[in-house]
Amino acid sequence: MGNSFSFKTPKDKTTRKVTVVPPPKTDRRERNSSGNMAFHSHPVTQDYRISRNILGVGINGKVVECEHRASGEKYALKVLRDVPKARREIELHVAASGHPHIVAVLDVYENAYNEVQCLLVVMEKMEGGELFSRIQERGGTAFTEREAAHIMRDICGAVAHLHSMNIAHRDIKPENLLYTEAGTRGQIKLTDFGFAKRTNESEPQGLATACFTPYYCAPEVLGSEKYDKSCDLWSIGVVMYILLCGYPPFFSAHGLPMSPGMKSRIKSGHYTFPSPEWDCVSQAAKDLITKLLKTDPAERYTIDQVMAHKWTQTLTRLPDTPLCTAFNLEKAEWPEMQDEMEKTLASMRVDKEDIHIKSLADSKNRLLEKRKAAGKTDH
Ligand SMILES: Nc1ncnc2c1ncn2[C@@H]1O[C@H](COP(=O)(O)OP(=O)(O)OP(=O)(O)O)[C@@H](O)[C@H]1O
Repeated sequence: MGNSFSFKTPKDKTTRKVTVVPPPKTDRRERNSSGNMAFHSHPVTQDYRISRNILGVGINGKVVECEHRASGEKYALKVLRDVPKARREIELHVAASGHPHIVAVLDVYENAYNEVQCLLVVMEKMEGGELFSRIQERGGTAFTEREAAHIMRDICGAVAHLHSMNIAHRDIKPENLLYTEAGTRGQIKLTDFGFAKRTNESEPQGLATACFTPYYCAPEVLGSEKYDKSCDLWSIGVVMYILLCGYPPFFSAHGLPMSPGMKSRIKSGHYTFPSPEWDCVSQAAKDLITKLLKTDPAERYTIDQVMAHKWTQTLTRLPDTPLCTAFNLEKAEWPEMQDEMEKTLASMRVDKEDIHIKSLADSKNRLLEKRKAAGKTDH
């Protein structure tokens, strides 16, 4: 069973036909009888030489370079504390791994360091950096709408794969879109399943999980209403918007991320296609963005509708007139914005396991205080 598609191994440029389940050929892990991942319990250092080269640092830990002892090939190693959230991240990343536009997981180890139980995830090493840094680094070479459409088709391909497996990523943002190779070659791939969630698992009734990154979150999340896959479609709309002009749709005029005004603009879905940067962009692109940035998730396009949309379908016929993206990205204070976004993210993130229901005795709610004082309790 499972979908068949072509993929390239990180180092091997030959395209092979593989099946999602059982796992792709890049995957060195063994599977147990039920097809689930089997983690190695022997030390990771037995198979990999760990380098001091830090590839990136995220809120959940660092990602370092490592070298496979047997083949000499370089990989990325993500170290996570062994907690249920990390297990969920790895389980969903492994399930999605094998798609050509999702960073491949090759091995998972459960090792203890200084008596702290850790999970170590060996992934293909993405050498080409983040999506927008790459566009920024192009120098004088023009970035065109046709190129933007190719990038979006790849990102949407990854999301279509996830959604077909009933997995919502919930953290699609430029920092999680990495290129395999530096320079102009290489493939874009989606990574970081830290907030991914199975959409077909039931949650306690009425519990909306607020878990998002500002700028890329759906308005209903800000209103802490329930959300699912449509959250990823909203993110896709924002990434597409930035790709075509070089700044986010709900841009704070003062460069301050998540100002109160911006929050309300996100909630009300208020954005425009300002002149001059949008003048040369096709009507089809604007139409698709409009369908993706709908405030009501019920009205928002699904990933299948995106794949069938005229803009996604007519890649080669789209205008190759230069866009203002690279120029505007140059001006944007990305590191500062990302930094601010991370802080906001940490303060706003609420997940199922973070919600603790207080007992009446511990409650500081004024209405309940009054009831307690009056000696009233509900039984
Ligand atoms: N496979 C990889 N190859 C190269 N670099 C990587 C790879 N995976 C992650 N990185 C780098 O490490 C950084 C952190 O990784 P990741 O986003 O997975 O961690 P996180 O703790 O979940 O982060 P976040 O704070 O974005 O939620 C990334 O932004 C990227 O720069």
